[in-house]
Amino acid sequence: MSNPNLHTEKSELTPAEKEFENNIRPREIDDFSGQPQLIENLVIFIKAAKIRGEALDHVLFHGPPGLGKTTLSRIVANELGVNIRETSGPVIEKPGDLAGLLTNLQPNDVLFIDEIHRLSTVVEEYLYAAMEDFRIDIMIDTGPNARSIQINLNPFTLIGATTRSGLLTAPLLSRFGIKSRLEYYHAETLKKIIQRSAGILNTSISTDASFEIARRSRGTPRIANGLLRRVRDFAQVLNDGKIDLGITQHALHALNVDEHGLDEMDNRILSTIIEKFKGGPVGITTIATAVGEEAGTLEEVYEPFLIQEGFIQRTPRGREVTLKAYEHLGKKPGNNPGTLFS
Ligand SMILES: Nc1ncnc2c1ncn2[C@@H]1O[C@H](COP(=O)(O)OP(=O)(O)OP(=O)(O)O)[C@@H](O)[C@H]1O
Ligand SMILES: [Mg+2]
Repeated sequence: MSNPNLHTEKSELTPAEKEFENNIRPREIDDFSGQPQLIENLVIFIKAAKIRGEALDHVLFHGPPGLGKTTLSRIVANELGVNIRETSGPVIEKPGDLAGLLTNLQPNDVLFIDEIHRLSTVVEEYLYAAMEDFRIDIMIDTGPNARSIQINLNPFTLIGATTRSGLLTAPLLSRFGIKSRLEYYHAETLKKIIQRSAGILNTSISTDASFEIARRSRGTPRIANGLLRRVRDFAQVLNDGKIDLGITQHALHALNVDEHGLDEMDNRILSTIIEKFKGGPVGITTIATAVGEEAGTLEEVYEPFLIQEGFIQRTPRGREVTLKAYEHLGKKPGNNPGTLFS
């Protein structure tokens, strides 16, 4: 039903996939497709900061994996014309690690903290003063001579990225002047992204083929680019390198890519609600336990797409699958499990 080899999460990417991802990553704002509202606002904020010669306000990008948070963070630094230092929540173990990063920033530079929901509490609290007043306290010496001194930092922009904004504390959230949520992409936009990537890969792809990949990519550029790469392999071996609709359909079928672009977990969630809970309504924590995933991850990473595509609906008593979900899994609504088409 779904292809276990197609990775949604960046932590599961192979080194070759990471390199590919970096190669086709847009570096200029004009090459970044979609998210029009977000981009329109960002452009204004960036211009204003540049006119004033100040650091851009701290920015939080949140939303499901593979939608462009890291890409956008680099674009923002690029547009501001400043350096970007990249790190991630779990890597900053102690306040000292953070102090090292902060004291090395040039005026108005960007510090990018990926997976910012995974910062430890002490580091997070240490970050507050840095974000608010551009200063930090550093402990020097140990034992009886230990004392803390205050250091002024250059003004900087913190860009935080997270798939789990629900895990951020209120004090941290309140220190971001700009909070932007990335949304799933429309197939038309993904089509453009695929065509741009194909251009970089020097591969010819027909319009209908790029749309076919786009509509089966779970609204996610990372998945779209990953599928393009695999389809290109089929085209190379079986079709002189040309990606047309025929070879695309053949490849997507061979790769076991779901007709609606749902991944393995999406399908597990739907079949669990149908088979174990008679189609719902059932509470999110109950579903989470049944599929072996955290409730928060279901809510922030999986469910939004299933709701947007009309496979699940939220009711006051919990989540319910729709007729579309039954049809998708070839099952019949009602108490007796069976197939629709038998
Ligand atoms: N709007 C876009 N236009 C073109 N390509 C995009 C866009 N958004 C993302 N991509 C491509 O998708 C890939 C994944 O994007 P990115 O790494 O920025 O996602 P992310 O939101 O940071 O994911 P994660 O939550 O896993 O860190 C990149 O290789 C990038 O090229
Ligand atoms: Mg990222």
